[in-house]
Amino acid sequence: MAGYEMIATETQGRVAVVRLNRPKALNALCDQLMGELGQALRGFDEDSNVAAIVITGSEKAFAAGADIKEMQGRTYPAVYLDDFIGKRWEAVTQVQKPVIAAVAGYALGGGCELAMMCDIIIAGDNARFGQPEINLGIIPGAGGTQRLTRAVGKSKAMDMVLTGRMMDAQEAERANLVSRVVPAGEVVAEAVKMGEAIAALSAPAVATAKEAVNRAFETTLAEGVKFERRVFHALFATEDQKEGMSAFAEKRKPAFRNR
Ligand SMILES: CC(C)=CC(=O)SCCNC(=O)CCNC(=O)[C@H](O)C(C)(C)COP(=O)(O)OP(=O)(O)OC[C@H]1O[C@@H](n2cnc3c(N)ncnc32)[C@H](O)[C@@H]1OP(=O)(O)O
Repeated sequence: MAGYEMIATETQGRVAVVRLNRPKALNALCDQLMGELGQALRGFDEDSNVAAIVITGSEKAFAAGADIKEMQGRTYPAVYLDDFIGKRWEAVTQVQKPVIAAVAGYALGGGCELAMMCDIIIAGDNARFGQPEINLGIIPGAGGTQRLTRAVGKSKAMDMVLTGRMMDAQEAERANLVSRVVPAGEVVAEAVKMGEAIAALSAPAVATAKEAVNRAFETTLAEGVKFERRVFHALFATEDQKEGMSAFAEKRKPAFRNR
Protein backbone atom coordinates (compact mmCIF):
# COMPACT_ATOMS: atom_id res chain seq x y z
CA MET A 1 0.00 0.00 0.00
CA ALA A 2 1.53 3.28 -1.08
CA GLY A 3 1.07 6.88 -0.05
CA TYR A 4 1.72 6.73 3.68
CA GLU A 5 4.21 9.13 5.24
CA MET A 6 4.15 8.20 8.91
CA ILE A 7 3.64 4.48 8.76
CA ALA A 8 5.13 1.72 6.62
CA THR A 9 3.25 -1.41 5.71
CA GLU A 10 4.23 -4.81 4.38
CA THR A 11 2.86 -8.31 4.34
CA GLN A 12 4.80 -11.38 5.43
CA GLY A 13 2.84 -14.40 4.25
CA ARG A 14 -0.68 -13.85 5.54
CA VAL A 15 0.41 -11.41 8.24
CA ALA A 16 0.30 -7.65 7.66
CA VAL A 17 2.89 -5.59 9.51
CA VAL A 18 2.19 -1.92 10.17
CA ARG A 19 5.24 -0.03 11.39
CA LEU A 20 4.83 3.36 13.05
CA ASN A 21 7.49 5.39 11.32
CA ARG A 22 8.13 8.79 12.84
CA PRO A 23 11.56 8.13 14.36
CA LYS A 24 12.58 11.73 15.11
CA ALA A 25 9.56 12.12 17.41
CA LEU A 26 9.73 8.60 18.91
CA ASN A 27 6.60 7.75 16.91
CA ALA A 28 4.51 10.38 18.68
CA LEU A 29 0.94 9.72 17.60
CA CYS A 30 -0.15 12.84 15.74
CA ASP A 31 -3.45 13.13 13.87
CA GLN A 32 -1.89 12.30 10.51
CA LEU A 33 -0.22 9.15 11.84
CA MET A 34 -3.41 7.96 13.50
CA GLY A 35 -5.39 8.68 10.31
CA GLU A 36 -2.94 6.63 8.26
CA LEU A 37 -2.98 3.82 10.82
CA GLY A 38 -6.77 3.67 10.74
CA GLN A 39 -6.80 3.58 6.95
CA ALA A 40 -4.21 0.80 6.82
CA LEU A 41 -6.03 -1.27 9.44
CA ARG A 42 -9.36 -0.97 7.61
CA GLY A 43 -7.65 -2.01 4.37
CA PHE A 44 -6.01 -5.07 5.89
CA ASP A 45 -9.21 -6.06 7.70
CA GLU A 46 -10.99 -6.16 4.32
CA ASP A 47 -8.15 -7.99 2.54
CA SER A 48 -8.91 -11.72 2.43
CA ASN A 49 -5.20 -12.51 1.93
CA VAL A 50 -4.47 -11.13 5.39
CA ALA A 51 -5.30 -13.22 8.45
CA ALA A 52 -3.63 -11.23 11.24
CA ILE A 53 -2.09 -7.79 11.74
CA VAL A 54 1.01 -6.76 13.67
CA ILE A 55 1.50 -3.17 14.82
CA THR A 56 5.03 -2.20 15.77
CA GLY A 57 7.39 0.77 16.09
CA SER A 58 11.16 0.96 16.27
CA GLU A 59 13.57 -0.70 18.68
CA LYS A 60 13.70 2.59 20.66
CA ALA A 61 9.99 3.36 20.74
CA PHE A 62 6.71 1.67 19.97
CA ALA A 63 5.23 5.13 20.53
CA ALA A 64 5.98 7.83 23.12
CA GLY A 65 2.34 8.87 23.29
CA ALA A 66 0.05 11.33 21.59
CA ASP A 67 1.90 14.24 20.03
CA ILE A 68 2.29 16.69 22.90
CA LYS A 69 3.37 19.54 20.62
CA GLU A 70 0.26 19.09 18.49
CA MET A 71 -2.01 18.93 21.56
CA GLN A 72 -0.32 21.82 23.36
CA GLY A 73 -2.45 24.67 22.00
CA ARG A 74 -5.75 22.85 21.72
CA THR A 75 -8.79 24.19 23.54
CA TYR A 76 -11.71 22.46 25.19
CA PRO A 77 -14.19 23.31 22.38
CA ALA A 78 -11.67 22.13 19.77
CA VAL A 79 -11.00 18.72 21.35
CA TYR A 80 -14.67 18.27 22.22
CA LEU A 81 -16.06 19.16 18.79
CA ASP A 82 -13.34 17.18 16.99
CA ASP A 83 -14.04 14.19 19.30
CA PHE A 84 -10.26 14.10 19.83
CA ILE A 85 -9.10 10.51 20.37
CA GLY A 86 -12.44 8.84 19.57
CA LYS A 87 -12.64 9.49 15.86
CA ARG A 88 -9.12 8.52 14.81
CA TRP A 89 -7.84 6.31 17.59
CA GLU A 90 -10.46 3.65 17.97
CA ALA A 91 -9.95 2.15 14.50
CA VAL A 92 -7.84 -0.59 16.04
CA THR A 93 -10.71 -1.70 18.28
CA GLN A 94 -12.96 -2.08 15.20
CA VAL A 95 -10.73 -4.64 13.47
CA GLN A 96 -12.22 -8.14 13.26
CA LYS A 97 -8.92 -9.93 12.65
CA PRO A 98 -6.41 -10.52 15.44
CA VAL A 99 -4.13 -7.53 16.04
CA ILE A 100 -0.81 -8.12 17.79
CA ALA A 101 1.26 -5.29 19.25
CA ALA A 102 5.01 -5.93 18.97
CA VAL A 103 6.39 -3.47 21.50
CA ALA A 104 10.05 -2.56 21.84
CA GLY A 105 11.24 0.52 23.73
CA TYR A 106 8.84 3.16 24.98
CA ALA A 107 5.08 2.56 24.98
CA LEU A 108 3.93 5.62 26.89
CA GLY A 109 0.63 7.42 27.20
CA GLY A 110 -1.23 6.91 23.94
CA GLY A 111 1.47 4.41 22.92
CA CYS A 112 0.61 2.20 25.89
CA GLU A 113 -3.08 2.73 25.17
CA LEU A 114 -2.64 1.80 21.51
CA ALA A 115 -0.86 -1.41 22.54
CA MET A 116 -3.67 -2.19 24.98
CA MET A 117 -6.27 -1.74 22.22
CA CYS A 118 -4.57 -4.64 20.40
CA ASP A 119 -5.55 -8.23 21.19
CA ILE A 120 -2.13 -9.46 22.31
CA ILE A 121 1.00 -7.59 23.39
CA ILE A 122 4.42 -9.16 22.83
CA ALA A 123 7.13 -7.12 24.54
CA GLY A 124 10.80 -6.78 23.74
CA ASP A 125 13.01 -7.05 26.81
CA ASN A 126 13.73 -3.29 26.56
CA ALA A 127 10.04 -2.30 26.56
CA ARG A 128 8.86 0.35 28.99
CA PHE A 129 5.17 0.94 29.56
CA GLY A 130 3.65 3.93 31.28
CA GLN A 131 0.81 6.42 31.52
CA PRO A 132 2.75 9.61 32.26
CA GLU A 133 -0.06 12.02 31.32
CA ILE A 134 -0.34 13.19 34.94
CA ASN A 135 3.04 14.91 34.45
CA LEU A 136 1.43 17.01 31.71
CA GLY A 137 -1.54 18.07 33.81
CA ILE A 138 -3.96 15.68 32.10
CA ILE A 139 -5.04 12.05 32.43
CA PRO A 140 -5.00 9.17 29.93
CA GLY A 141 -7.60 9.83 27.23
CA ALA A 142 -7.42 6.81 24.96
CA GLY A 143 -8.75 4.21 27.39
CA GLY A 144 -5.72 3.94 29.69
CA THR A 145 -7.60 4.29 32.98
CA GLN A 146 -9.99 1.53 31.87
CA ARG A 147 -7.87 -0.97 29.93
CA LEU A 148 -4.84 -0.75 32.23
CA THR A 149 -7.04 -1.30 35.27
CA ARG A 150 -8.67 -4.34 33.69
CA ALA A 151 -5.25 -5.71 32.72
CA VAL A 152 -3.21 -5.16 35.89
CA GLY A 153 -5.79 -4.45 38.61
CA LYS A 154 -6.64 -1.33 40.57
CA SER A 155 -3.59 -0.91 42.78
CA LYS A 156 -0.96 -1.14 40.04
CA ALA A 157 -3.09 0.90 37.63
CA MET A 158 -3.43 3.65 40.26
CA ASP A 159 0.32 3.44 40.89
CA MET A 160 1.03 3.94 37.17
CA VAL A 161 -1.64 6.57 36.44
CA LEU A 162 -1.19 8.67 39.60
CA THR A 163 2.62 8.71 39.63
CA GLY A 164 3.34 8.43 35.91
CA ARG A 165 6.12 5.90 36.53
CA MET A 166 7.20 3.42 33.88
CA MET A 167 6.98 -0.37 34.12
CA ASP A 168 9.70 -2.49 32.50
CA ALA A 169 8.97 -5.56 30.37
CA GLN A 170 9.50 -8.02 33.20
CA GLU A 171 7.10 -6.20 35.51
CA ALA A 172 4.61 -5.91 32.63
CA GLU A 173 4.74 -9.67 32.12
CA ARG A 174 4.32 -10.37 35.85
CA ALA A 175 1.36 -7.97 35.89
CA ASN A 176 -0.27 -9.69 32.87
CA LEU A 177 -0.08 -6.57 30.72
CA VAL A 178 1.88 -8.52 28.08
CA SER A 179 1.62 -12.13 27.00
CA ARG A 180 5.36 -12.77 26.63
CA VAL A 181 8.78 -11.09 26.63
CA VAL A 182 11.36 -11.80 23.92
CA PRO A 183 14.69 -10.18 22.98
CA ALA A 184 13.96 -6.71 21.58
CA GLY A 185 15.37 -7.51 18.15
CA GLU A 186 13.06 -10.50 17.79
CA VAL A 187 9.77 -8.91 18.76
CA VAL A 188 8.41 -8.45 15.22
CA ALA A 189 9.54 -11.91 14.06
CA GLU A 190 7.87 -13.44 17.12
CA ALA A 191 4.64 -11.52 16.47
CA VAL A 192 4.63 -12.54 12.80
CA LYS A 193 5.21 -16.17 13.84
CA MET A 194 2.22 -15.92 16.14
CA GLY A 195 0.18 -14.31 13.34
CA GLU A 196 1.15 -17.13 10.94
CA ALA A 197 0.10 -19.75 13.49
CA ILE A 198 -3.29 -18.04 13.81
CA ALA A 199 -3.53 -17.74 9.99
CA ALA A 200 -3.43 -21.54 9.70
CA LEU A 201 -6.60 -21.86 11.80
CA SER A 202 -10.27 -21.48 10.88
CA ALA A 203 -10.95 -17.77 10.28
CA PRO A 204 -14.58 -17.94 11.52
CA ALA A 205 -13.42 -19.69 14.70
CA VAL A 206 -10.64 -17.14 15.24
CA ALA A 207 -12.95 -14.15 14.73
CA THR A 208 -15.56 -15.73 17.02
CA ALA A 209 -12.96 -16.44 19.70
CA LYS A 210 -11.78 -12.82 19.58
CA GLU A 211 -15.33 -11.54 19.86
CA ALA A 212 -16.08 -13.85 22.78
CA VAL A 213 -12.95 -12.89 24.75
CA ASN A 214 -13.68 -9.20 24.16
CA ARG A 215 -17.24 -9.75 25.41
CA ALA A 216 -15.72 -10.55 28.82
CA PHE A 217 -14.78 -6.87 29.15
CA GLU A 218 -18.25 -5.62 28.35
CA THR A 219 -20.70 -7.82 30.21
CA THR A 220 -21.51 -9.88 33.32
CA LEU A 221 -20.14 -13.42 33.73
CA ALA A 222 -23.59 -14.97 33.21
CA GLU A 223 -24.25 -12.96 30.03
CA GLY A 224 -20.73 -13.64 28.77
CA VAL A 225 -21.06 -17.39 29.28
CA LYS A 226 -24.45 -17.31 27.54
CA PHE A 227 -22.91 -15.45 24.60
CA GLU A 228 -20.02 -17.94 24.46
CA ARG A 229 -22.49 -20.87 24.41
CA ARG A 230 -24.46 -19.36 21.50
CA VAL A 231 -21.43 -18.70 19.32
CA PHE A 232 -19.88 -22.04 20.31
CA HIS A 233 -23.05 -23.75 19.05
CA ALA A 234 -22.97 -21.64 15.87
CA LEU A 235 -19.49 -22.92 14.96
CA PHE A 236 -21.00 -26.41 14.56
CA ALA A 237 -22.62 -24.99 11.41
CA THR A 238 -19.19 -24.50 9.78
CA GLU A 239 -17.36 -26.89 7.49
CA ASP A 240 -14.23 -26.08 9.47
CA GLN A 241 -15.67 -27.71 12.60
CA LYS A 242 -16.25 -30.93 10.62
CA GLU A 243 -12.77 -30.68 9.10
CA GLY A 244 -11.05 -29.95 12.42
CA MET A 245 -12.66 -32.85 14.23
CA SER A 246 -12.32 -35.28 11.28
CA ALA A 247 -8.64 -34.38 10.97
CA PHE A 248 -8.12 -35.11 14.67
CA ALA A 249 -9.88 -38.49 14.40
CA GLU A 250 -7.93 -39.36 11.23
CA LYS A 251 -4.62 -38.26 12.80
CA ARG A 252 -3.84 -35.69 10.09
CA LYS A 253 -3.42 -31.93 9.93
CA PRO A 254 -6.67 -30.05 9.30
CA ALA A 255 -7.05 -28.05 6.08
CA PHE A 256 -9.40 -25.26 7.07
CA ARG A 257 -11.30 -23.51 4.29
CA ASN A 258 -12.71 -20.67 6.36
CA ARG A 259 -16.32 -21.67 5.94
C1 LIG B 1 -3.22 9.81 24.30
C2 LIG B 1 -3.24 11.02 25.12
C3 LIG B 1 -4.53 11.65 25.29
C4 LIG B 1 -2.17 11.59 25.74
C5 LIG B 1 -0.77 11.27 25.64
O1 LIG B 1 -0.30 10.28 25.12
S1 LIG B 1 0.22 12.45 26.34
C6 LIG B 1 1.88 11.91 25.97
C7 LIG B 1 2.36 10.93 26.95
N1 LIG B 1 3.76 10.66 26.72
C8 LIG B 1 4.74 11.31 27.35
O2 LIG B 1 4.51 12.16 28.17
C9 LIG B 1 6.15 10.93 26.97
C10 LIG B 1 6.89 12.12 26.39
N2 LIG B 1 8.27 11.79 26.04
C11 LIG B 1 9.24 11.63 26.95
O3 LIG B 1 9.04 11.70 28.14
C12 LIG B 1 10.61 11.37 26.43
O4 LIG B 1 10.67 11.75 25.09
C13 LIG B 1 11.04 9.89 26.54
C14 LIG B 1 11.24 9.52 28.02
C15 LIG B 1 10.04 8.96 25.91
C16 LIG B 1 12.40 9.68 25.78
O5 LIG B 1 13.36 10.60 26.25
P1 LIG B 1 14.69 10.86 25.38
O6 LIG B 1 15.48 11.83 26.17
O7 LIG B 1 15.30 9.59 24.98
O8 LIG B 1 14.19 11.53 24.04
P2 LIG B 1 13.64 13.02 23.81
O9 LIG B 1 14.78 13.89 23.45
O10 LIG B 1 12.78 13.44 24.92
O11 LIG B 1 12.70 12.79 22.54
C17 LIG B 1 13.21 12.71 21.21
C18 LIG B 1 12.31 13.58 20.34
O12 LIG B 1 11.01 13.05 20.37
C19 LIG B 1 10.08 14.06 20.77
N3 LIG B 1 8.98 13.45 21.52
C20 LIG B 1 9.04 12.45 22.40
N4 LIG B 1 7.82 12.14 22.87
C21 LIG B 1 6.96 13.00 22.25
C22 LIG B 1 5.57 13.19 22.31
N5 LIG B 1 4.77 12.40 23.08
N6 LIG B 1 5.02 14.15 21.57
C23 LIG B 1 5.78 14.92 20.76
N7 LIG B 1 7.12 14.78 20.64
C24 LIG B 1 7.70 13.83 21.39
C25 LIG B 1 10.90 14.98 21.64
O13 LIG B 1 10.29 16.23 21.76
C26 LIG B 1 12.21 15.00 20.86
O14 LIG B 1 12.06 15.83 19.73
P3 LIG B 1 12.94 17.19 19.57
O15 LIG B 1 14.35 16.73 19.64
O16 LIG B 1 12.54 17.74 18.26
O17 LIG B 1 12.55 18.04 20.72
